[in-house]
Amino acid sequence: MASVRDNQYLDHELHVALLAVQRAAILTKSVFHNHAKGTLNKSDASPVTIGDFGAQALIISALQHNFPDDEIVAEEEAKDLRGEKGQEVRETVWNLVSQTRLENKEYEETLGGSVKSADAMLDLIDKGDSQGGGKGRIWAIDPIDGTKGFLRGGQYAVCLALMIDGDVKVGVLGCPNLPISDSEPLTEGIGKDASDEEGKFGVVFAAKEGYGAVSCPLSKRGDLKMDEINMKPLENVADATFCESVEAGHSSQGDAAAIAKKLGITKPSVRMDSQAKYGSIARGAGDLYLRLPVRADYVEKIWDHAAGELIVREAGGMVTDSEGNRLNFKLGRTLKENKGVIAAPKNVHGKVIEVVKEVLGAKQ
Ligand SMILES: Nc1ncnc2c1ncn2[C@@H]1O[C@H](COP(=O)(O)OS(=O)(=O)O)[C@@H](OP(=O)(O)O)[C@H]1O
Ligand SMILES: [Mg+2]
Ligand SMILES: [Mg+2]
Ligand SMILES: [Mg+2]
Repeated sequence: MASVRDNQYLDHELHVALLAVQRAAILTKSVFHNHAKGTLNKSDASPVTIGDFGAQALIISALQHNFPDDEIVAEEEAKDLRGEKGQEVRETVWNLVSQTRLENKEYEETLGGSVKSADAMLDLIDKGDSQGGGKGRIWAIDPIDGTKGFLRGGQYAVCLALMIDGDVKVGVLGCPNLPISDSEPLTEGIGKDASDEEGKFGVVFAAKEGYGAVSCPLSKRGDLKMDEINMKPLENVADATFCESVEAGHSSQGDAAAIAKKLGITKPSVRMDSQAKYGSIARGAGDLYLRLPVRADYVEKIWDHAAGELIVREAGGMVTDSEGNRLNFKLGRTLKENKGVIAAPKNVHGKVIEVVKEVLGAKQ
C-alpha cells in the first residue's frame, strides 16, 4: 500500500495540519502547567477553558494562511471573550496565543507566524462557524476534545480533520498525555513516557484516506518523525481490551459492560477521555472503542469523531454507529443520523455490532 508519506495528494494539507496541531498542543500544555484554566461554562453546562480558545485561534490562523477559501466547523465561539465582560479571559488567551510558536522557524513560517492582534484572534475563533455539509472543502476542529479530562490531568486531544464533499480525507489528533511509544499498553492515567527531556511530549496520530495511518512524537520544534501504525490483529473478540469514556454521562458504561460480558471479554474496560481512544486502538494499544448513547436526544458532533474515525479506518479498523452504519459527516455540524460509535478490527466488527444490537434492543 502507498504510505501516508510517499505521495503528493493532499500532502500540503497534511503537513499544515500536523504542524498546526503540534503548535496548538504546545499552547494547551503550557496552560496546564502555568495557568489557572480560566474555565467558563457554556450554555449546555459543559466547560471551556483558555486552552480551548487559544488552540482554536492558532489552528484557524494556520488554516486561513494556507487555505483561505476553505470553510471551518469548530467547536468554540468568541462571544464570551468580547466586550468588557470578556476582557480578563481575552487578555489571558491573547497572551498565550501571541507567545506560542513552534521552535523550528521554517515550520512557524509555514503556519503564517503570529496572530496580529487580540481583535484578529477573536475574529479567527469565530471563523469556525461554518454549517458544514456535503459540499466542498471543510475543516473540522475540536481544539481540546475531552476538556473535562484536560482539567483533571487525564487524556485529551487536539483534533483536526479535512473533509472534501463530506468525506474525511485527512485527520490529525494530538494527544499530549498519551505515551510517546506505540508499544506502551493502554492505561487510564498519563503515559509514563508522556514527557521526555528533549522537548517531546505525547504523540500525534495522522491519516490520509487511502494511504494509511502514522504516529509521531509531539515536539516543541514541530518535528515530523512518523512511524506507520496498525490495529492489533485480534483473532478472538473475547481477548479484546476495550476503551470507553470516563464520563458516564457521555457513554453508557452499563451497556458497555453488558456487551463485553456477552462477547466473553473478561478484561476490565479502560476509561479514557477524548479521541485519544481512537488513536490508542489505531496503534494497537487496545482493540475496541465502545460509545453507547446515554440519552436519546444527544447528537454527536462531527469534530468529536472526524479525525479519529479516519485514523482507525486507515489503521485497518472499522467504525460505525451502534446499528452498524458508517458515520455520516455530510449532514452539517452534527452526526444527526448516527447514534453511538463502535470501532473495532474489521474481522470482529460484525460480531460486536450483533451483540450491541441484542443488548440495546433488549432495553426497548
Ligand atoms: N451526553 C453526551 N453524550 C455523548 N457525548 C457527549 C455528551 N455530552 C458531551 N459529549 C461530548 O463528549 C466529548 C468528550 O469525549 P469523550 O466522551 O470521549 O471523553 S470524556 O470521557 O467524556 O472526557 C465532549 O467533547 P469536548 O466538549 O470537546 O470535551 C463532548 O462533545
Ligand atoms: Mg466542549
Ligand atoms: Mg470534543
Ligand atoms: Mg472540545
